[in-house]
Amino acid sequence: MLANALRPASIAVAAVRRACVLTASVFNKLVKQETLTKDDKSPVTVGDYSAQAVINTVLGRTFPSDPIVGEEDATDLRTPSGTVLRNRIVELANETLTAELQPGEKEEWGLGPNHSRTADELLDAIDRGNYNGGRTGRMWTLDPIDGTKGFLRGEQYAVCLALIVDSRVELGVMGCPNLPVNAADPTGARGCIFLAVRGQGAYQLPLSNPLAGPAERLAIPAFSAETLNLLESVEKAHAKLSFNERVAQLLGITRAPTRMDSQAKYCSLARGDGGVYLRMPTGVGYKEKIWDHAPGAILVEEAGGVITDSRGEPLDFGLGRTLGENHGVVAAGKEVHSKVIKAVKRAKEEEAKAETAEGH
Ligand SMILES: Nc1ncnc2c1ncn2[C@@H]1O[C@H](COP(=O)(O)O)[C@@H](OP(=O)(O)O)[C@H]1O
Ligand SMILES: [Mg+2]
Ligand SMILES: [Mg+2]
Ligand SMILES: [Mg+2]
Repeated sequence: MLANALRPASIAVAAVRRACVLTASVFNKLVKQETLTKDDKSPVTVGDYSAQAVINTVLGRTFPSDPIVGEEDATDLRTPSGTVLRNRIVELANETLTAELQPGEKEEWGLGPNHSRTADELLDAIDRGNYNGGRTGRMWTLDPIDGTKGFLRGEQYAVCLALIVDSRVELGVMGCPNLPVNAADPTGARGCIFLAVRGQGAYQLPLSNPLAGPAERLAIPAFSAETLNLLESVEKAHAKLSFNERVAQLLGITRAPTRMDSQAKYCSLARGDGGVYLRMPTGVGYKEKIWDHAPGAILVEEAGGVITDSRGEPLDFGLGRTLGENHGVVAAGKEVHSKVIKAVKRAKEEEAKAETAEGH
């Protein structure tokens, strides 16, 4: 199996799998005091913090000189009011790190019954994610729970990790505990890991046993106007869904969009559950974060697709923690992608015309 052959891939898959076990178990026990509201008003839970602690601990052990651009930081956990949350995170992270080794995992990765950490070590691990990113060098980017709102609703979320070298994503791993293994059987088994390695393909692995189980290679299938549909955010504040509706009309799409939280949308695109990922800025000045797109971007590319901003320009992962000025994101199979870019251009022109007519 590919993940086994490549050390960074196998370590990333193992770390993401453990974090998925943690978040899935937290969901069932989550109480109200275990969620904080960040300065930007978005939620963060014990799940987000402990998943970041687990993955950064593994990366710190296996790649000690690699910096990490992680979504969360431990500032709030170091204050007296953070004590209850902190203790819970330490307990959860240690439970996860010290669980028995699975086939393919190695003790030298800092996993297994002998590898309990102190509270300080775990808070420091969370803060290893404070790197600012940039144009050159090797770095990881981590979103310990992408789609925290979906996670809190019991819907889709993803544990997302990518390795970036000189601004290019080289490896992406996404764990989706609530995603059906087969979209055609939505009430069937759930839980998948997606892996993409630059030049080596995109794969779906079983969440229960990703390093030793079967790997299914993914390729975006061809779509017609009748079979095409959009994959879009659930949260209206994250993307301009009215714009999507017009683009769908221009493309002659008749199927309803699939709304789903998190980068599970990129996973769904890579295996052909939906044909277009479309995310347009809402106009509030929000900048997209690299951890929200890096793993998804390489998965789409390795499944044969194209990902750009809404003008058709490549996404730039070398600007720091964000993708810079927000021109949205468009991802799809090659042929569909160029059609979507044209439709987006036309919808933008219509919008500009309507605004001029309104005297804006
Ligand atoms: N105004 C905004 N525009 C675009 N994305 C936003 C946003 N506010 C928050 N987000 C991001 O949207 C992500 C979820 O994506 P989606 O809408 O595809 O489910 C969030 O990830 P987290 O849940 O990790 O914070 C958050 O980073
Ligand atoms: Mg968040
Ligand atoms: Mg996110
Ligand atoms: Mg997140």
